[in-house]
Amino acid sequence: MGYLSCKTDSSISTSTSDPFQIQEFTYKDLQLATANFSDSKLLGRGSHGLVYKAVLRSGRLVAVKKPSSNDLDNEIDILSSLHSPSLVNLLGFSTNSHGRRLLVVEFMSNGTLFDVLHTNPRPPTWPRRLRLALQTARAVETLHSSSPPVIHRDIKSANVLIDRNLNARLGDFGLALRCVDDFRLRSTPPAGTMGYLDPCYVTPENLSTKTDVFSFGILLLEIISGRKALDMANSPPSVVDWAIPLIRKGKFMSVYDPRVPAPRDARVRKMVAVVAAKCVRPCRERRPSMKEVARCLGELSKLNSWNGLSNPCIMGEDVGIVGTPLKNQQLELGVRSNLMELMASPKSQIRAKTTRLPNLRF
Ligand SMILES: Nc1ncnc2c1ncn2[C@@H]1O[C@H](COP(=O)(O)OP(=O)(O)OP(=O)(O)O)[C@@H](O)[C@H]1O
Repeated sequence: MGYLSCKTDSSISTSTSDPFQIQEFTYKDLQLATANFSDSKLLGRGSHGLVYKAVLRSGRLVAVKKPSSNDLDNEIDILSSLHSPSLVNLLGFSTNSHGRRLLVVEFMSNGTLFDVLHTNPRPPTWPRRLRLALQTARAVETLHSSSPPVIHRDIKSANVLIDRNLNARLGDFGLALRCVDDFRLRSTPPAGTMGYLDPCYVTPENLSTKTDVFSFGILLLEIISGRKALDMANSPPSVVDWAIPLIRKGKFMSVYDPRVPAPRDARVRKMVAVVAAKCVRPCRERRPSMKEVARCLGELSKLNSWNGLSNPCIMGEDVGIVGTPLKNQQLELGVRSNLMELMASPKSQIRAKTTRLPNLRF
């Protein structure tokens, strides 16, 4: 993994064993890159501080996170051990005169999944939603399958950013924790965002990868329905309280966003809703792992695209039936067998692992 030793004055780590490299910038570099943190370069503000668009001397566009009160050391520490095309990756850091770190991460040019779902005047089509859901599921799976596993703790549509190729990338690792049996894990109080928070997560010991699975389930319901996780204008305000009774009654069509055509294949409609419902199960041991969720969404995505050959909601026009029955049958069997596994999944391991990894060396 890419734990990096500190390099100074904009030099780049040259260790050949590192699959990715993190750069240390001078504060002046970042002042220059952001026109002295000018308002015109402001991309947004989060609970930790401000995010600026910046152009490095190399001409590369990046985003710079400047903290207000919280420090970003945890985010740097976690991100320096991860690198994946499904994440908003860390490129470097800097330290200001007060000793506070600034973060330099990949620039995402197409906003957030929250914008795509809730503010875009043209709501995304169903195939696009399924693709974004699958990419996000794979991103969370990447965290959970890293060694030691990383728990994001703040999975939500505002933390899924859309890159220039319109792919979803998981960002904002400010609350993330590594699953190592250490003081930080045992003493960090529960945190997250209202509407996405796992009700089982009430003390530090209750944290598990299934905490993220719950939040992902909420996100999946948000993607399916186009409703916000929590919206006081709705009754009930919480997407889970509204959707789960409908799914339980088998009223799958009612949970799909009425602004766009739902998947025409009733099996896809049902299975995606069922996957979301399983993720938000009150009993966390009965929730699927992110690996199972990603595999199911991947197979549903294949099934959806096969059906898409004859599906006007995907092609935008009726092109007739093209897919061969055999291929559809095989895919359906694949999906069914995985869903059976999902339903019958044994009690998954939910306790934090005790493996230790070296800390980031500055
Ligand atoms: N890598 C990035 N590329 C482009 N824009 C970004 C990037 N990271 C963040 N932003 C923008 O900055 C805004 C603030 O991001 P940030 O991660 O600080 O907070 P948040 O996730 O919106 O809120 P909170 O920190 O409260 O969870 C985002 O909503 C997004 O518009």
